[in-house]
Amino acid sequence: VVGGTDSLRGEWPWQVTLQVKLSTQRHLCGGSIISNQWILTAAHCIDNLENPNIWRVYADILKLSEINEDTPVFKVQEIIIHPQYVTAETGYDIALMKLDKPMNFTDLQHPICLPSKEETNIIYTNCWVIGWGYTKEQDQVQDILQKATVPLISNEECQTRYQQDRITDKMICAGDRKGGKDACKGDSGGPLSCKHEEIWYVVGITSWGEGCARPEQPGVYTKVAEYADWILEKTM
Ligand SMILES: COC(=O)c1cc(NC(=O)c2cccc(O)c2C)c2cc(C(=N)N)ccc2c1
Repeated sequence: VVGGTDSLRGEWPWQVTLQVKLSTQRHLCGGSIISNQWILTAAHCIDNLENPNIWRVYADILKLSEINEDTPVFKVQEIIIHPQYVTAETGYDIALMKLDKPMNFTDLQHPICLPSKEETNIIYTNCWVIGWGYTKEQDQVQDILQKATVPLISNEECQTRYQQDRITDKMICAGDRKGGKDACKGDSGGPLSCKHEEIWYVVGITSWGEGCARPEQPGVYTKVAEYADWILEKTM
């Protein structure tokens, strides 16, 4: 996250770190707890890493450095990538990970609500991008979970900022015109979390953007409400 600040422990109890264990283990992407056995993330996080056995999921983490061999970890039983996904920029950048065992919910690890597709006309005015990703374009994964508020912008305005790409109705954009606050590499798959009438919703999934936090180059997110049916079909 560019232009963010340190999160507090327990502030984002639905946020997970998705890590890959090959010769070493490292954070690759964020994700959101949406039920006791399912994590929502971005399909581009899984590019060339489709084997569920290499993935490790950690919840209730504030600092990545707190993870060690004794930290409770979930393995992944199944990965479902949207069948129409090709690249982040062309959309359908959404995937589901089924945990090997159901998670016990606590104050520090529990799900975020899915927006319903009927609610695509809600105006969200309190949205946050969260993650351990880069804080500038040439950077590295951060230790402490970062947070930043970002304003949602219209798809019409977003399309004017991205002449080379098609901003579809299944995408949602966020960022200040002057730049400065945005998601970045390593935040991918994490939630664009919006609080509406005292309830938090995963309105977007961090997907792509030209660089990070550049003026007039907003962040582009998968619009979760447009996939409510698909998510329910795959997870129920
Ligand atoms: C795997 O995820 C990404 O590659 C990747 C690359 C990006 N954009 C880049 O152009 C970029 C950023 C940092 C380093 C870098 O090499 C690039 C190409 C991303 C930009 C945003 C955003 N601005 N909301 C969010 C996620 C990104 C994930």
